[in-house]
Amino acid sequence: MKISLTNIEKKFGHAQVLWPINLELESKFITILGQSGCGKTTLLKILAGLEQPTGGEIRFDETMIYSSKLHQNIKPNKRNIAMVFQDFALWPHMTIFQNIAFGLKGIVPKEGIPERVQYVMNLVKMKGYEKRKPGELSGGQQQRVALARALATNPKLILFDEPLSALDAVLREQMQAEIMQIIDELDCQAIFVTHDQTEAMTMSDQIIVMEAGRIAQIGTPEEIYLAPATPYVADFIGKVNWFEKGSYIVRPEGVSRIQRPGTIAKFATIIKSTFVGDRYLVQAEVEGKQWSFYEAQPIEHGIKLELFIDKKQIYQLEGSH
Ligand SMILES: Nc1ncnc2c1ncn2[C@@H]1O[C@H](COP(=O)(O)OP(=O)(O)OP(=O)(O)O)[C@@H](O)[C@H]1O
Repeated sequence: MKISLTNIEKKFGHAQVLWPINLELESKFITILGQSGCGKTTLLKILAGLEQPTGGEIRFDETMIYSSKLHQNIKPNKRNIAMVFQDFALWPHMTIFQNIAFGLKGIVPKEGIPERVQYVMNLVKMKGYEKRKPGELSGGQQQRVALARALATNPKLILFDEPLSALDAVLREQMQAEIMQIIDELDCQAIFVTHDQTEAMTMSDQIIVMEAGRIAQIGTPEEIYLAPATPYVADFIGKVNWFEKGSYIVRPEGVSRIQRPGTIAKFATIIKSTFVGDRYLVQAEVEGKQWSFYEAQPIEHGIKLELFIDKKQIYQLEGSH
């Protein structure tokens, strides 16, 4: 789906929180990155219809979702969007099943609800917990249920507002990988707000960097990293926790995604990496099938990795130490 924003702006009283924003978004996994208070949440809420812009237009493909001129404003529940927040609230007195089923009334025929709940509980690896109450689950498990609940309505777009910031580092990485997998599997798009640069670099197809209510840059992680548009972006991205040995994930289009060692990536899992002479030799499993080798070469600003399978170069990426 193409999400188009034309001159979307927002004032709270006299405070201009978003300056006219123009964006066309088509990528599957988009992150919005920026310092606290730069307007990330406000932009998400505007997309979801929970906050009304002061002016501008929003279209999803050719459908006008919001237009200040035409007085068009499609209601949140008709936008086919779901939101996952950090401080999601599950109903404490309802079972997990009821928590998810609740939002499906009127969307899924009654007899189809158990099957849908099963499907999403499977996706988030929470099968078997349907009869429990939220209080019986850990924070991470509750977060999975919140994700399942969002997925259950079969949205075209899922908006994540710092959903992982309350989790500890290990759980956070695990959830990052799982969310990426789930979004890859489902026919939907995601916009993910974070102020964690590494998280944005790791997860996104496209990154929007915001600064004080404006778009500072939009691009792939590689573009933003290699060619920051402004000193602010350079400084902000410079804080990324770049790579540890064996921490590369490679995608066919050459976009680098970086994860910590041991993390399972969709495209390549680093099994072992050793430094031999001036090169890293990296053994990797690619797309669950083949044993392969990387050769990594130090270059001016970092490392260049090339992955060969049967002597044919299939993936390449560059990155910093
Ligand atoms: N309902 C509101 N009324 C008045 N001001 C608001 C309101 N909501 C947000 N703001 C202000 O708008 C600005 C942007 O807030 P927003 O929550 O969108 O930022 P953010 O980038 O998501 O920040 P954080 O990373 O801290 O969540 C802030 O200065 C905030 O104080």
